This record gives sequence, C-alpha cells and structure tokens, in this order.
Amino acid sequence: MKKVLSIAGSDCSGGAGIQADIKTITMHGLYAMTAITALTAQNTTGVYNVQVVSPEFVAQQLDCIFQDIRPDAIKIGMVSDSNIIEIIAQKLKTYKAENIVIDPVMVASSGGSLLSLEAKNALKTGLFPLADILTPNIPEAEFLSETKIRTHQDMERTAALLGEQIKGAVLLKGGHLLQEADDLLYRNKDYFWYPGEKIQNENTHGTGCTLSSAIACNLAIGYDISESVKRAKEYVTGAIKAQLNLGTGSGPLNHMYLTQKNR
Ligand SMILES: Nc1ncnc2c1ncn2[C@@H]1O[C@H](COP(=O)(O)OP(=O)(O)O)[C@@H](O)[C@H]1O
Ligand SMILES: Cc1ncc(COP(=O)(O)O)c(N)n1
Repeated sequence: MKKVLSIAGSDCSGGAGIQADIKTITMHGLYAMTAITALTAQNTTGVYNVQVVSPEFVAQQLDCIFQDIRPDAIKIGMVSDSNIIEIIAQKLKTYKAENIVIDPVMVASSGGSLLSLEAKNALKTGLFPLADILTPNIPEAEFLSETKIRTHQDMERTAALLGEQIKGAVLLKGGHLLQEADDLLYRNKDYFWYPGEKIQNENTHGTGCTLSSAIACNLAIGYDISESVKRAKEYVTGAIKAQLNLGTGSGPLNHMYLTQKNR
C-alpha cells in the first residue's frame, strides 16, 4: 500500500488541515501519516486560536515517520513558523523525500490569518525550492507575487512569475474567482487549464487542503503531475457537489460521497 504524509495543522472541527488530509488519503485507499505543525481552535465560522508545535517536536515526528514507514508522497499545508519551516526543509533533504506538494496556506476560507510575514519569507527561500508542485489560491498567489489577479490572463502571468522562482510546477487555483472555478497549471513554461464549473455551495472549508492531499495521493500512486491534478480536481469537485451542510459558517466537504453513491 502506498503511504502519504501530511505535514500540516490540526483543524479541531474536522473540515480542513490534517483532518481533511487523512479523510482524503483514506478515501483514495492509501495509508495516511501526519506530522502536526500547529493546533488550531477553529470551526466553520473562523479561526479562534493557534498553538504552534515546537520545531524540535516537528523534527521528532518526521524522524519517527521517515525512519520507520517511508512516505511515497508528502503534502505540506499550514506551517506558520520560520523555525518549523527550516526544520522541515532540512529533514526532507536529509531523507531525500519525493513527490512533495506544497499548499502555501495563509488564510482560512472562513477568514483569519494562518501565516506571518517572516514565515512567508522562510517558505519562499526554504521550502518552495523542494516542491514538485505548489498550489496557491488566488489571494495566496497575490500575496506571494505582490500582484493583483482579476482575469485568466492575470492568472497566467502570475503563475509564470511564481513558476520562474521554483523548480516545480505551480497550480494556481481559481476557486476564488466569481464566475468559474478554473485552475491553471504552469509547468515547464507551458499552461494547462482545468476548467471547473462554479458549484453553488458556500461550504468550501478545506477545499485547498483536500485538493493538495489528493494530488499527493495520485503522485504516490504513480501518475504524473498533470494527471494527478486532473484526478484531484475531480475528487474535490465531487466532494463539493455532494453538499454537506454542517455548522453555521463555511462548512466542510463531503468526503464520503463515493461510498454513499453505492448505498
Ligand atoms: N464553488 C466551487 N465550485 C467548484 N469548485 C470549487 C469551488 N470552490 C473551490 N473550488 C475548487 O476547489 C479547489 C480549491 O480551490 P480554492 O478554493 O481556490 O483554494 P483554497 O481552498 O486554498 O482557498 C480548486 O480546484 C477550485 O477550483
Ligand atoms: C489547520 C488548517 N489548515 C489549513 C486551512 C485552510 O483551509 P482551506 O483548505 O479551506 O484553504 C485551515 N482552515 N486550517
């Protein structure tokens, strides 16, 4: 069985972060492992508190994982501290980790910042160079590139700008566009569009986490980057369409849609 590691923050309400990743990996029929970087007190209405795990403890978790059960792919989500970012980069290099997906989580869809400025710079210099694929949403890409994105042309320009700064591919997610949910992959100086119909559903807590861990799953299985993105987008689209309506704010996705269909 292929193994996928999520290095991310815990979302106690189960919609995003580590919890979304475990659900996604399990629904792909793969073995999920986790290294927790932070505990968040959040729910569908917002992020209320964050308790960051010490860099030493993150390092210990990674040592335990890599020295015993080697992951076939890794997804990195919320990493809000520059020392943690440095430790992760160091460990991934030491263990020669492969198939690395980085979701540069900055703000929860329900609002609330999850990333400091210092951590942003550490991410750019320490972790991004290790990514096989980076998956910013539109606000994250704007923040990282210091540009504004309004149109598909803006998305192409920004993806190329970010793509030139890293070795891997960039998937610029279009979920925050008003009319559609088209995602753009920039890879080896080429653009691939993944058109997506905008589903009328306010419950999109955890879409980015789900997409990035689904990409990691497909890379672990052996698909190439563009096929992994295609399959991951299908997975997340299905989970948004399946409409779970939990909580009073931006609720979680329905990961159980594949099994429910058969009942
Ligand atoms: N309302 C929606 N309808 C269809 N797809 C969506 C919707 N919202 C987000 N997506 C898709 O979910 C994935 C995550 O995108 P996005 O919401 O932009 O990221 P994030 O969760 O990081 O903010 C992308 O594939 C995006 O196109
Ligand atoms: C611990 C944690 N990590 C990530 C997100 C972002 O979630 P989304 O996938 O909605 O962008 C979150 N809200 N909480």
